[in-house]
Amino acid sequence: MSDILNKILAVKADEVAAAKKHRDLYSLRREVEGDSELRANLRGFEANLRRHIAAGRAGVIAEVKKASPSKGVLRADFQPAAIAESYARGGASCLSVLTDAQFFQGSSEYLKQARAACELPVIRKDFMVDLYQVYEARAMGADAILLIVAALDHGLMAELEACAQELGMDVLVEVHDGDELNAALRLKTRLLGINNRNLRTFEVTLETTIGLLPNIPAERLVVTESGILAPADVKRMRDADVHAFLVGEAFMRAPDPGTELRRLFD
Ligand SMILES: O=C(O)c1ccccc1NCC(=O)[C@H](O)[C@H](O)COP(=O)(O)O
Repeated sequence: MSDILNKILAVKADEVAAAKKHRDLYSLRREVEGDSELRANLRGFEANLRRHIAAGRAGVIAEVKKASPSKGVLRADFQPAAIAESYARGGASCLSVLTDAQFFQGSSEYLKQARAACELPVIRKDFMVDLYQVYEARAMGADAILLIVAALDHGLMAELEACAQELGMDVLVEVHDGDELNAALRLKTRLLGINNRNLRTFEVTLETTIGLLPNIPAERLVVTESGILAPADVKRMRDADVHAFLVGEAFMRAPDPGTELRRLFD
């Protein structure tokens, strides 16, 4: 798809190859599958989103993101634990933590710190290209992973989904257009992210979500991603029957992210 996505995916392939030299898949897998406490600690990512929505609220996945390729550094004073506490106070349903270092200045340590600071379920936000990263996600405590249709062929995507679900994690599958939507609907997961950001041009338009809605079966839970900046954006989506949101920039630029969450969603 985009240049930036291809660049990111090439780096991911290198990172996974390097990680496997340090520790092989078999050893990582044994640790994850043998750790009964890890499994008992799963927090239910999709369940928490649905619980909030069933109560008439928006389901908000609040992102912990220091920087991005399109916007550069969003938050210079970046303290994942304090941000997570603020999001929990502000009424978030779940957290999304960027673990990619090179393009988003993220880290697996940030995920651990954010998750330890609150009781919210957490998605590992990264670019998954290998089974190894799914086990890594669980080992660092993630309750869910992201699969980007534009980054994966169907066979691999289904394999990563099955692995995540066997480990007890939820899967958010992300699409940008109708073809990707058709591919996503072949998966089992009911969590369907529509990214309003065009990864080729970085242009953001909420029309992307609105335009795909007529083709989505009712049992799928649509999460609108990117470009939610104001209460009017939230209203527009809720009027269109979209009640789950993934928001990063608007919160990361605010002095207190949880207060900004309340301002956008209350
Ligand atoms: O944000 C980017 O620049 C970006 C570039 C390439 C691939 C993915 C990218 N963003 C990931 C996201 O999906 C957003 O972090 C997420 O949807 C939140 O968006 P926003 O509220 O606009 O920060």
